[in-house]
Amino acid sequence: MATKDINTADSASDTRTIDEIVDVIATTAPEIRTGLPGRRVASEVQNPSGETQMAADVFADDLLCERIGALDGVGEYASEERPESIDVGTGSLSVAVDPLDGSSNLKPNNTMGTIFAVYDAPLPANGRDIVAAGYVLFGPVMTMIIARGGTVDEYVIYDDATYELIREDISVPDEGSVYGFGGRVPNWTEEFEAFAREIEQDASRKLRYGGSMIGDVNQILTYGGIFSYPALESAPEGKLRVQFEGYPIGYVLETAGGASSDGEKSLLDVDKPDLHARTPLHIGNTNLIAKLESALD
Ligand SMILES: O=P(O)(O)OC[C@H]1O[C@](O)(COP(=O)(O)O)[C@@H](O)[C@@H]1O
Ligand SMILES: [Mg+2]
Ligand SMILES: [Mg+2]
Repeated sequence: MATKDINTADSASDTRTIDEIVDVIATTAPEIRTGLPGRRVASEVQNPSGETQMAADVFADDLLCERIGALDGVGEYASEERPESIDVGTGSLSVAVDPLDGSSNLKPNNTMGTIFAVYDAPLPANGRDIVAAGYVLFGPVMTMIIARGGTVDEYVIYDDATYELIREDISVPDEGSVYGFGGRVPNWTEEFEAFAREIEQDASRKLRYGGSMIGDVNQILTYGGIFSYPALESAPEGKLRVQFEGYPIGYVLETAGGASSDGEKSLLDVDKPDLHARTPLHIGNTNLIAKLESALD
């Protein structure tokens, strides 16, 4: 779990570019949301992870690629929906996006979101190269979480593409009260199942699981506790992707004073050279992640 200092932007021009990226993420969100009703259908195409893309995944990716790619300070753009990263200019920052996280929740009209990470290195980058990360949550209200400069803030995004800071310097509450674990239970490893059963026995916590990582993560940021998408017997690398999900969510949680892990170490220290590599993912209160790591040891 060993956490190190959180990396932050160190030049005025990078700071300005991060402002612009955040602005694109926020101002594009209402348009993505408005475009969803006609796009809750599967396309004919599989993404690089072998999952069938929804029309909405492609729509959101195209919008974000065009707008983030137009920023002077951005050099590379990559997303879960494209096989390779693309060169979009000469800027020094790279942006990796999960345009819609939890898009299988589109059909039943449940929570979903957009995740982004900004790296001051070429893609695929390392977790310690992140200089800002965050997400938009399409819930009953559109909210946006941004981790940068050592703090995590929350905004509300309005339909007219304006946004307002509502909570500053968020930290994961000490007394974690929720938990959620992904993957089919018969597919969990013996060690993870034993850990999950122990967590369930604690009367101070209740199950909250929505099937969209970003919604489940936001519950942890709000109430404290633990969320895992663990290694599975059939998928020892887990399901979630390092560059698009693991690093940004690890960065957000660690900036908020929580912890992240792949089962052994901080998500930010996962070292996998493939753009679409996967990782087991665990985030939450520091004491719970420490307990998890010793249970999986
Ligand atoms: O229903 P499953 O297969 O367990 O997967 C759920 C997980 O897969 C995801 O939907 C993967 O993300 P995408 O929707 O971006 O592919 C996570 O949000 C979620 O935690
Ligand atoms: Mg995702
Ligand atoms: Mg996605």
